[in-house]
Amino acid sequence: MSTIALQTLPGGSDAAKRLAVRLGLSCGEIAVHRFPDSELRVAVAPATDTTILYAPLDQPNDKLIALLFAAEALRRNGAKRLVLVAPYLCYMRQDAAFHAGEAISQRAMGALLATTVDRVVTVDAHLHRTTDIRLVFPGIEAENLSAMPAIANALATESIDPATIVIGPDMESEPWVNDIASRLRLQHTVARKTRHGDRSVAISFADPGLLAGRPALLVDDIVSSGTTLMAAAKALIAMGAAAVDAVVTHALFPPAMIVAFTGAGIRSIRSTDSVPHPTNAIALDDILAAALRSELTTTYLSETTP
Ligand SMILES: O=P(O)(O)OC[C@H]1O[C@@H](O)[C@H](O)[C@@H]1O
Repeated sequence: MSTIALQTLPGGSDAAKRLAVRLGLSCGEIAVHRFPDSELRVAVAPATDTTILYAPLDQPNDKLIALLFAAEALRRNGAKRLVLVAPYLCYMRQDAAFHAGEAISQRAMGALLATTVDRVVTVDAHLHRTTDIRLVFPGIEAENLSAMPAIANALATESIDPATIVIGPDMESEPWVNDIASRLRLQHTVARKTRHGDRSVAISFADPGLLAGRPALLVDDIVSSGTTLMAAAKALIAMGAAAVDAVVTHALFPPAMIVAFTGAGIRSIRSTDSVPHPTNAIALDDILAAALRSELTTTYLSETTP
C-alpha cells in the first residue's frame, strides 16, 4: 500500500496544516536544531512513499540547507517521491549575470533542487525573463501557480468602489493587474519603474490625470525592501489618488515597515500566506490543494495497480 503525507519546515506550520487538512493528509514537523557554530541538525517525521515537503523559502540560506538535509533523510528512510511546495520560491530574481562575474542564482538554485526533489509547486515565482518554470528545474516536474484568483476572490467579498484603479508598479506586473482587474471588472494601468539600486527606484505614470480623486489598488508579486511600493504610493498620492491600498503575494519585508508604508500614504496592505507575516489575509491552500490532488490520485492508482 502506498502512503502519502505532508511535512513542513519550521515556520510553515500554520499554512502547511491548513493545506494538509484540505488534502486529508497528516502534517509532520521537521525539527531543525542550530548548533552553537550555526550548523544545522535536521530530523524528519517518518517517511511516506510520497512526501510533500512544505517550505516557505523566505530568508532562504538556512532553509535551503535544512531542505537538502530533510530530503536526504526522507530518501534514506524510504520516500520514493518528494514534492516540494515552496509557496515563495527564493533566488528567482537573479536570472542573468547582470555584471561580469555574477552567479546566475536562479540557475544554480534550480539545478540543486532538481537533483533533490521530483516536483516543485510554487506561486507567483519571479520569472520575468524565464517564462517557463520547467527551464529552471531541468528534468523534473514544476508548476508556477498564480495567486491572483485567490486574491481576487478575497477582494470580491468586499464592497469595492467601482472607480478603483488596479495599479501595477512596473511593466512586469501587467499580467497580474490585468487578471485582478478583469476578475473584479475594474480599470487597470501599470507604471514605468527604473531601479537605481536596492533601495532606490523612480516611478512614473503615462497618464497622471487618470488617478485624480479615484481609489488605487496596488498589486505586486514581492515586497522586499518596500521601496517599489512606497515610491508607487507616493506617486499615486501626488497624482491625487483618493486612497491607496496594497495587496501582494509575497510579504518579505520586516513587519516594522508597516509604519513606513502608512507614512508613504498606504492605507492598508495585505498579503497571501506564502510567507508567515502579520499582513497575511489571503490563504493559498485552495490553489495549492488543487495542484496537489494529482498526488493523491497517483498514490491511489499505485495502490490498486497490480
Ligand atoms: O522594491 P522592493 O520591495 O525591494 O522589491 C520588490 C519589487 O522588485 C521587483 O523585483 C518585484 O517585482 C517588486 O516589484
